[in-house]
Amino acid sequence: MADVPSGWERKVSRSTGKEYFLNIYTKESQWDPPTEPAERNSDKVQCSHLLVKHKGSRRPANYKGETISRTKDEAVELLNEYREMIESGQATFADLAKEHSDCSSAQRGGDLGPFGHGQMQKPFEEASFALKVGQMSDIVDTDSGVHIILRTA
Ligand SMILES: O=C(N[C@H](Cc1nc2ccccc2[nH]1)C(=O)O)c1cc2ccccc2s1
Repeated sequence: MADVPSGWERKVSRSTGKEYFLNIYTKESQWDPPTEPAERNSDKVQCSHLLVKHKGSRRPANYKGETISRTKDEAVELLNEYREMIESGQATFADLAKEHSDCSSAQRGGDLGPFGHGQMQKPFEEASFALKVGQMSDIVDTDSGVHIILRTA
């Protein structure tokens, strides 16, 4: 993060040497870099994703009501296979998301619609905003399971 939004100062903790952020007005401090307030930061991205849940997922069931019992390693292995099928042109992202995603967005080819900061789980948001339009992510880990993300807008 190059700079911090106005009203914040970047500091270094004397005890831990870790960087932290101090709000000049409230004197509140936080470890996480402050993001611009949503109203001033209207950045939005549109992404599709393919989610493979596993038994450690926050809700180990998919929108079809099937209980998920696969391990996380099995889920990662499946996702790597899907990634290869997409990269080789053997299948489209939307077709594989429709057929295999454990998220209810599967019914829309994985499309989540446009979203801004603070709407999705942090690892998913960070990966999505780091993608260029048309780019597919590496495997992204959230409490819901493991995902591959395609930025569409
Ligand atoms: O949270 C959702 N679905 C969860 C799984 C899930 N967890 C996610 C975490 C980050 C991004 C998308 C995610 N989808 C579920 O079905 O258990 C969403 C479904 C849909 C459908 C259409 C548009 C947005 C969303 S967000």
